[in-house]
Amino acid sequence: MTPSARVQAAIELLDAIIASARDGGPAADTLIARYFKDRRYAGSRDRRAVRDHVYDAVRRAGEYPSTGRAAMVGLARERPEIAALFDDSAHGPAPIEPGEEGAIAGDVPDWLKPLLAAPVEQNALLGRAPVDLRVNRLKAVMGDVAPLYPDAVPIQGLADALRLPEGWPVEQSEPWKQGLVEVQDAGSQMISAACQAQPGMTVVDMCAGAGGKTLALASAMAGKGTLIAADTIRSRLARLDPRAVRAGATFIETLLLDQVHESRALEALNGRADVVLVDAPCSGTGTWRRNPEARWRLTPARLDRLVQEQARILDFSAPLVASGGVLVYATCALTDREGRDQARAFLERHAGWVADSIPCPMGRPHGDGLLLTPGHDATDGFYFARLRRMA
Ligand SMILES: C[S@@+](CC[C@H](N)C(=O)[O-])C[C@H]1O[C@@H](n2cnc3c(N)ncnc32)[C@H](O)[C@@H]1O
Repeated sequence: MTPSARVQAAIELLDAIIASARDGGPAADTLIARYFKDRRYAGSRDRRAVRDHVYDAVRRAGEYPSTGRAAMVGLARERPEIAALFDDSAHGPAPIEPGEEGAIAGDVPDWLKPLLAAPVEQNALLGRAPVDLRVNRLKAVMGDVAPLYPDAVPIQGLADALRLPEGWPVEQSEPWKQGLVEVQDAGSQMISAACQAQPGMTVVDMCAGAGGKTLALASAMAGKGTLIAADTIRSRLARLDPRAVRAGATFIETLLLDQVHESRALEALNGRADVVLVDAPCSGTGTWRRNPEARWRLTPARLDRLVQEQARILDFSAPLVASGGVLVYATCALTDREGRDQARAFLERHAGWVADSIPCPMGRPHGDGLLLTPGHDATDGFYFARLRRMA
């Protein structure tokens, strides 16, 4: 592909990403993978260049751009070498017209800025994320694994964590294939650690998805006890199965919940769980380093729906917690409505519950819990609180 054709390909992909953000379709990464599957003529350098153009344009555009071309024109206004490729050559884009619309630059959409927790460094939400590893204690210890990744550095405060540079291809490495390590952001690892799951406990991961945190809980439990991974989406839970096999965590039980009627399937667990983790569906404002187009997906109406759903999930999860047990509420969101205010509202709705202290070497106290941010902690952004049912 010529350099101009790569810019045109980026424009086409951006159009698809913009439409997908509007319609709730697949993520940018999936769309890029599909695009190149149908275009075998594109070599690895073409793919890398197109992908870089796409992500540079997405990262730059805080507000939802009108078209893929507007997103690229906005980028080209700051990058003369890209502007020069709008040259009308075969397969290249038409020249930029004087006064042509270019997407507005910014990190955070204007409507969302005042809703982010005050300590959040908004200019650090779109940085590049490193690759964090978690040693799977079911199969290895740090002393075995660290020498296998000489490029990795430890992460302070997390005994099982290692950090590799952005883009390091862990999934091609033997230790990953053998299940000795998992890829997991340090913030996620911190939340799993804050659950303080121990061997022999009964632990429910209520919004388990594909089981990122479930596997960390399994490692902390040394494979002993009861660990239930629940979710309402079958395909997400199905992705946990092969991961659990690779990690040697086959004691995990999965539980598919019926949305709206979740309590029916959970009745037998009432009052039995030492720990319930609610890693709730959220705006994902803490994960823009990985999914920068997620900020185009969020609307005020969607945020309202998420806040309501988080409260509902907390309310049907609370009865599962045994007397003296804890409910850990977590979101990878940085709005106060989803974090600080949600935890406070739970404590106000539920008599007999208190906020527990969180033994965490990272983050900053915020309301009844802790805030982790890319700018302060070099992790994805999270809010989490430990809520204890008094004995
Ligand atoms: C933030 S993701 C969880 C990520 C996962 N815990 C991890 O560490 O990889 C939120 C999950 O909540 C699930 N979910 C949404 N509504 C739910 C409900 N009512 N009950 C249980 N899970 C729900 C979603 O399907 C999604 O997988």
